[in-house]
Amino acid sequence: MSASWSLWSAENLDTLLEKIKTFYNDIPGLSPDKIGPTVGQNMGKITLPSTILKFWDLGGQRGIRSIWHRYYDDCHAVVYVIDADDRERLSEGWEVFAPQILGVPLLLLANKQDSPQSLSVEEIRNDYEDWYRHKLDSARRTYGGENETEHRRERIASLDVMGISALEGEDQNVAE
Ligand SMILES: Nc1nc2c(ncn2[C@@H]2O[C@H](COP(=O)(O)OP(=O)(O)OP(=O)(O)O)[C@@H](O)[C@H]2O)c(=O)[nH]1
Ligand SMILES: [Mg+2]
Repeated sequence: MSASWSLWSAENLDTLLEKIKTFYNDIPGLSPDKIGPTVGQNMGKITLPSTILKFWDLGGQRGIRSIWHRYYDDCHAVVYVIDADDRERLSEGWEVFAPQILGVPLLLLANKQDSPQSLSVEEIRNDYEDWYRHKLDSARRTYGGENETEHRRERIASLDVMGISALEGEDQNVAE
């Protein structure tokens, strides 16, 4: 079986993907000092005993977000890497969660937990949930009546938030 995971990121994605390759593949991934900005997409393949995982790393810059929708239909899960050290850009990222991906599991990774001022798992979870509640409320006000259900699609798959450091490679602050 082969599962395709979309990895989307505003920041820090390649550092994480190369670290994952180092953990799981015979050939180690690139070290952080060899990683430059991604232009377009990057694919990482991890072979496990029972499955092959394909991670599609999609560039997070605004100008290239328009290609993301092409990946929605084929992905089995979304891992969204957040630069938890960048408070101002946090809610900018939530807009990417289009209705098409509400049916697949979502893992939010709060990266840069090695930095003392980084946002915690709780702060990130609350920000996402507040944003989502607000989005549902405003859809109810705008559409109401017959179209309401169409515009108020709720997440039906799991959501997890986890604190990590792609640089240091340790899992921290795992939350429900
Ligand atoms: N302190 C800290 N810095 C990190 C961590 N992960 C990534 N960085 C730094 O963040 C910067 C961006 O990391 P990348 O992995 O290239 O980010 P990206 O999402 O691939 O960026 P683009 O390819 O431009 O979209 C680099 O300078 C990394 O060293 C982390 O866990 N902690
Ligand atoms: Mg990159």
